[in-house]
Amino acid sequence: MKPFVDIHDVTHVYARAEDGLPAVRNLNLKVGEGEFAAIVGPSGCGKSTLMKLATGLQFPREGTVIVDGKQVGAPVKLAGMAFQNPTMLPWRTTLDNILLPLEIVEPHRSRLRRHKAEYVGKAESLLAQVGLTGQGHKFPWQLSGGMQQRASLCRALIHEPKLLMLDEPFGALDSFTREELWCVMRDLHAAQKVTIILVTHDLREAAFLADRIFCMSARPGRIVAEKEVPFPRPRDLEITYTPEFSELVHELRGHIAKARQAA
Ligand SMILES: Nc1ncnc2c1ncn2[C@@H]1O[C@H](COP(=O)(O)OP(=O)(O)OP(=O)(O)O)[C@@H](O)[C@H]1O
Repeated sequence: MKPFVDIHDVTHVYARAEDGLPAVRNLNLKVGEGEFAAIVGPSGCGKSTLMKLATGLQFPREGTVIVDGKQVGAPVKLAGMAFQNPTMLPWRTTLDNILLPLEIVEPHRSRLRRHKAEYVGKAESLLAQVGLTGQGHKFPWQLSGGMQQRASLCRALIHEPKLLMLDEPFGALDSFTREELWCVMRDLHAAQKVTIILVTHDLREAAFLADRIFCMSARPGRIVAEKEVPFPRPRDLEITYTPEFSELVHELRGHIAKARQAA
């Protein structure tokens, strides 16, 4: 497998860490091109730090971070991101929020004005893929939390990123909406062939969505277990009720419990 994201022996200490303790230490992880990876671990273990390192928002004190064959030395332009809080700008329509990254990321920035119709078409096609056909003219505050999160996935994908980083994107949603969004995410991954790294506290979410799951230790975070998910795709929510699925979730839970005890 050719790694698309290769985090090699990384130790990172925040400049402002009061105790001087690293957030992550000897962190090693490889995610293949087009793979869907999930990162799970106890609270504060460095999952968000890992995301920041992979996207060039932080640089490691030791070790290397390679994305798409290049060492990360600046914010990674080929990445899209979505977080727990969709943070849409309330004065822009949903469609204009989705188009926002194009005003920043080249080559789209220079093309946007002349090719606006093409980009609007793309945004509308993404809205359709996440079940929001015809909702683009609404303001974010006219949408439910689940709809806003769907729109934020469109915004993360509008510039056709090769890497999509998802930090607890479904954490604030009720369990039915969350499961609906899992299916949206599953279908987007299948359609866009993008490499995805999902940080989550939800072990069922990781087991349903990912090809590969990494369990992190308590701070300073490192990978204590790596699990390939054996379920064939396309996956249906029904698999989450099978004994094999429960067994996998139980095994992951064991790794996290051990990591918490070690803290
Ligand atoms: N900017 C910062 N300056 C100093 N310390 C930080 C900074 N950001 C994070 N930390 C510390 O680094 C450690 C790892 O934080 P991080 O946010 O990566 O963990 P996490 O696993 O994402 O947490 P959670 O599961 O609670 O969201 C924590 O102890 C945190 O307090």
